[in-house]
Amino acid sequence: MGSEALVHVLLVSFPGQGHVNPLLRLGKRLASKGLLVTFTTPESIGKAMRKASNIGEELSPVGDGFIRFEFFDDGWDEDEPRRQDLDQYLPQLEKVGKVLIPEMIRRNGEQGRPVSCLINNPFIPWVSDVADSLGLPSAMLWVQSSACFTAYYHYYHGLVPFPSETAMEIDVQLPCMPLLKHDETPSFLYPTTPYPFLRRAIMGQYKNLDKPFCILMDTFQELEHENIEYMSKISPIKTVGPLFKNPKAPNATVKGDFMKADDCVGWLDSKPASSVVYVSFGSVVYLKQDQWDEIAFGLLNSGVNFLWVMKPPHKDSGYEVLRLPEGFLEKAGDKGKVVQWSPQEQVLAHPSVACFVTHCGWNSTMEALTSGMPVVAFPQWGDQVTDAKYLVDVFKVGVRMCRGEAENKLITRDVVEQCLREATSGPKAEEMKQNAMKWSAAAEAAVAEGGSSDRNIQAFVDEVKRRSLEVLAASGKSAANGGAELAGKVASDGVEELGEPKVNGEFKAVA
Ligand SMILES: O=c1ccn([C@@H]2O[C@H](COP(=O)(O)OP(=O)(O)O)[C@@H](O)[C@H]2O)c(=O)[nH]1
Ligand SMILES: O=C(O[C@@H]1O[C@H](CO)[C@@H](O)[C@H](O)[C@H]1O)c1ccc(O)c(O)c1
Repeated sequence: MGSEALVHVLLVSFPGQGHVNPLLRLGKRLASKGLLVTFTTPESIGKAMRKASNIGEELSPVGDGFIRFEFFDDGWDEDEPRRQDLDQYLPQLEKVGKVLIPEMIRRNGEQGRPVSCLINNPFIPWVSDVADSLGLPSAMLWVQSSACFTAYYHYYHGLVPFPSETAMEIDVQLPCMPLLKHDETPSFLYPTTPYPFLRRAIMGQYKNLDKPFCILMDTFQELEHENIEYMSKISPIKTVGPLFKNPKAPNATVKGDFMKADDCVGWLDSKPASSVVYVSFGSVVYLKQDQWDEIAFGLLNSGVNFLWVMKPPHKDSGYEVLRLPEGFLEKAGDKGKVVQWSPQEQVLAHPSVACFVTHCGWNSTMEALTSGMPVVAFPQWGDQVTDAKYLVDVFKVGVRMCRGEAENKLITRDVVEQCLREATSGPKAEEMKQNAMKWSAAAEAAVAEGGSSDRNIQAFVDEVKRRSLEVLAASGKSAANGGAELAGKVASDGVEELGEPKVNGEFKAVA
C-alpha cells in the first residue's frame, strides 16, 4: 500500500537529544503500527541529524507504515548564539512555529498527506494551540518518569508543599511515591535553581495540559505501577515505554543522533564479559574540570576497563573544554577508551559492559533498566535527582555516587573507586544485576504484542484513526482528495468505535 492511504501524524520536537530520541522512537512505533509519521524539529538540528544519522528526503518504511522528516527554519542565522539561551530561544520557536507548522500542515494536505494529529514533547506546548486552531487533535509525549510528572503536577497546582525560600530542606510526600528528601525532588523546582527558565518551560507545558487528548509517557505500567494508576485518574496518561524497544520493527535503522557515534563496539568485543564500566553524562550535562579529574583518577585506580564519553561542548554554551589529566590515556592503555559520542543502545546491550555511570537522564535510565544494566548514579539537576532516587532505592539497580549539583560537593577519586568496585563485584553487584534483569524482562513484556505498553499504543493508534475520520468529515474532504480511501482503510482495519477520553484516560466506547 502507498503511504497516501495512511493516517498521517505530525511529530514536533524540541531540539534537544533527550527529547528528539523518545519522540522519534514513538514515531517509529506509530509507523510500525501502520501510520504515516512526519517528524519535524528546527533545521539547525535537522542539519546535524542529516549529517550524523543518514536522514534523507525519502520515506523510510517501518513495520506497516512509514516515517519521513521535514525540518523548519527557526528564523535565526546558522551560528546564532541565542539558541543556547532557552529564555530567548523558546519564545522564538513559538513565534516561528505558530506560522511554519500550519504552513507545513497545509502543504502536506495539498500533497495528498492530510495531517490528522499533532504530537509534541515538553518545552513546546504551543503545538497544541496550533492543533486547536486548525481543528486537529493533539497529544503530548512526556519524556520523563511518571513520578516526575506527578511532582510537577502537584507543584503547578500547589497541592503539596515543596522546598521554598523559608523551608528549603523539607521532605516532600507525593501520592503513591516514596518520601522524597528536598534534594530528590526535581531540582528545577528549588527556589535556588540556576535554571529557572527550565522550570518556566516545564510549567508552560502544564499550563496547556488540558489541550492534548492524551499524554503518552515513556515509562511502563509495571515500573511505576501505583503512581501511574493514581495519576491516570486525574490526567489522560497512557504509558507506552520503553520506546527504544520496537519489537515490530527491531531492525529499523532511522536514528536521530546529532553527532556521529564513534566506533567502540569492536573494542568492547575484545573485552571479557562484564568487565567494562560505561561512563556517560548524556548530551547536556557538563561537569567541572576538578570533578572530571577525580572521575579520571577513580577510573584508573579502580583498575576496571572503561568506556568514557567526553562530548565536546557547544561553542556558545559557555562551558570550558574539559581536559584529561596529563598522561591519563597512556596510563589507561588498552583498559580505557574515550569517545566523543557512543552508540549508547548498543553499548548498554553489550555483554562486556558491567555497569553504567550515568547522570540519570530519563532516556539513559530507561535504556539502562531495559538493558538489564546496573548503574552508578551521578545525577546533576532536574529530573535526574529524582531518577537517581528511584534507581537506587526503588528499582534497586544502582549505587549512589552523588546527590546532585546543588550539593556543590566534589566527589573524590576514592569515592569514585569505591562506587565502581561496589557496582562491579561482590554481593551488592550481584543483587543489582538480578534486579536489573527483572526490570529488563518486565520492559520487554510491556512492549511485546499484548503487553501493557503495546495495548496502550494500539489504543492510541485506533483513537487517532477514529479522530482522523472526524477531521476529514469536518474539513469536507471527498473521495477525490483521499478521504474515502482513508475512511475505507480505517473501516477495514476494524477500528473500534471510540468516544471521548474519560478522565482516567481510558477511551469509552460510543453506545
Ligand atoms: O554518547 C552518548 C550519550 C547519550 N546518548 C543518547 O542520548 C540520549 C540522552 O538522553 P538522556 O535523557 O539520558 O539525557 P540528556 O542528554 O537529555 O540529558 C539517550 O537516548 C542516550 O542513549 C548516546 O546515544 N550516546
Ligand atoms: O534535553 C534536555 O534535558 C534533558 O531532558 C531529558 C528529558 O526530559 C531529561 O531526562 C534529562 O535529565 C535532561 O538533561 C535539555 C535541557 C536543557 C537544555 O537547554 C537543552 O537544550 C536540553
